[in-house]
Amino acid sequence: MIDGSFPIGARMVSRDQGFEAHNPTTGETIEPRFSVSTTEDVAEACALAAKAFDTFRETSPEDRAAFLEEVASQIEALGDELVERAMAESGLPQARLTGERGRTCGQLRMFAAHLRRGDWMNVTFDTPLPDRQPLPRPDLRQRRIAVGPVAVFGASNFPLAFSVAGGDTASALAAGCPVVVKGHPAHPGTTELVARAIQKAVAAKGLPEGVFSLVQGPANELGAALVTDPRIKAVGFTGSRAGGLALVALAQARPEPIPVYAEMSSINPVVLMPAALAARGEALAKGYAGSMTLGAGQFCTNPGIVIGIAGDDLDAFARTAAEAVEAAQPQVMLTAAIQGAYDQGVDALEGKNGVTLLAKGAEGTGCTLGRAALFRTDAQTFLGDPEISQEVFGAASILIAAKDMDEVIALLERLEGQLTATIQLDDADVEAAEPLLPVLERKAGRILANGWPTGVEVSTAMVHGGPFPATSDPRTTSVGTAAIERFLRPVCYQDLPDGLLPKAVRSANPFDLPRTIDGSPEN
Ligand SMILES: NC(=O)C1=CN([C@@H]2O[C@H](COP(=O)(O)OP(=O)(O)OC[C@H]3O[C@@H](n4cnc5c(N)ncnc54)[C@H](OP(=O)(O)O)[C@@H]3O)[C@@H](O)[C@H]2O)C=CC1
Ligand SMILES: O=C(O)CCC(=O)C(=O)O
Repeated sequence: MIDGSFPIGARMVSRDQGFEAHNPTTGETIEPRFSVSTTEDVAEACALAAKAFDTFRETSPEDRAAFLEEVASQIEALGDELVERAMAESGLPQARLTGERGRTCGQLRMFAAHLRRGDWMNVTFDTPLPDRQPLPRPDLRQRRIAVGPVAVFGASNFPLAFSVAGGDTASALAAGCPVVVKGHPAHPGTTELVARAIQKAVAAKGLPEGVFSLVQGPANELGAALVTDPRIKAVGFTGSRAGGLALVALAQARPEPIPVYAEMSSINPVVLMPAALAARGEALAKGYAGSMTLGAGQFCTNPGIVIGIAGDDLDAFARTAAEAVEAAQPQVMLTAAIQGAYDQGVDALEGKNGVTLLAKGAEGTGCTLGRAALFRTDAQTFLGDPEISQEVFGAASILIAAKDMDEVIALLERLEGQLTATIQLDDADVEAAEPLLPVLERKAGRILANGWPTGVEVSTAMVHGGPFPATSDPRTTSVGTAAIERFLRPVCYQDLPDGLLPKAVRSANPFDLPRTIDGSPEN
């Protein structure tokens, strides 16, 4: 049941001031009105999180794994109501949201399995050498502990997998960090349902109430209060470049600066190598149109630019892609503001000298509809106008004609940091593609061959990150098991008596963790 309240620890809190959810498909408001959390609510959530921290971080890996599994089960127990509410609030279709729920629960269970494996704790012993000359070596034991309470900002474009119980929350809880979520105001009912599920899981597992709280509201002050609360020690965010940078600035200006892991902006270049373009240009063009229009283009992995060598093959590719884009039906976008920003971005590209509109998707008569748009330009125009390379969030993309591979490399060199970079190539292209690799490695977190960047695998080897502005910290990922590392820090224990040591680094190894002893794996 959704009643517009929000959980602060074990309580559901209601406030007089309210805001509404809107159905982007119909433009109507959706019941009920939602309470706007106050800055006092933020402070209480953070105080409870700080109080819970020492107990929660010292739970065994097994207990935290069971808790994450309980969260997944509680989300599944919400049944159809969750998917129906998310559809109404986001305009995303049922199949997408059912899949996203599966991805969310699968992600929680993946972290449970990761916790049980134990290597994430990096337990490392340097055994004492009392007789070493000229100085003895002490007994040194390292493990990684949780950094502290974490603030998570739900994303508009993934109401489940990058929101209340998404990757940031799952990885922070796995690390042993209590979490305070700021829900995205575009889907407050979905947010409340998932928050209630986590609150239930906390109670079912007998954990301290401050392990999870949620604040809701449409105003920047709430997020600012959360990021600047001294009890918060790290931040996870997916959203706009302006929003992410605002949070980074707030976090850096604190008396105690903290890390912000913001995933922000990416145009995901795709390079069409000559042999692949000649051999299968039509299939590539159709794949490209499918990837750029998927989910109204509302993916940070959306292919925003495609680069090929000018000539007949690229012209044929452009014609097929344009036909596919023209046939694309308009799709409901997440919010009127996001659609407005998209239309503005498309208008700006249409007004650029040297940029040609190749195709627009079909027109529609509904609310909040986004029409796909495909543009073409040449390398010199692109290189001369940095504005053309700004992300237009939605189903817009630019085909760039380069005169040769040197110009392709010049284009790639000019790009900002990216989440992904893709090469479409056949065997005959491998040698010519070799010089691209070092450039792409410097630019992107994930390099793909013969695929499309939308749709991120949630796994151990995944990197969903990259140099600025793709993220605010290129050293890590927000998807996959490595995401836990954002919320851990190493501690070394020197000569502590066994009885005083935390269980994880006691000699008897009560959690049965994998350990490195004097530089070698124990078993
Ligand atoms: N690259 C990507 O992955 C994505 C990019 N976008 C881009 O972002 C645009 C807006 O979409 P949206 O998803 O709402 O992203 P925003 O970055 O605007 O908002 C995301 C969250 O951050 C909060 N926030 C934003 N700015 C601040 C601030 N200065 N201080 C404190 N909190 C802040 C918002 O709170 P509140 O709204 O309550 O103020 C919201 O909860 C889109 O049009 C698109 O261009 C969106 C989604 C994903
Ligand atoms: O493509 C995906 O699966 C993830 C995309 C993403 O992280 C985003 O759009 O914010």
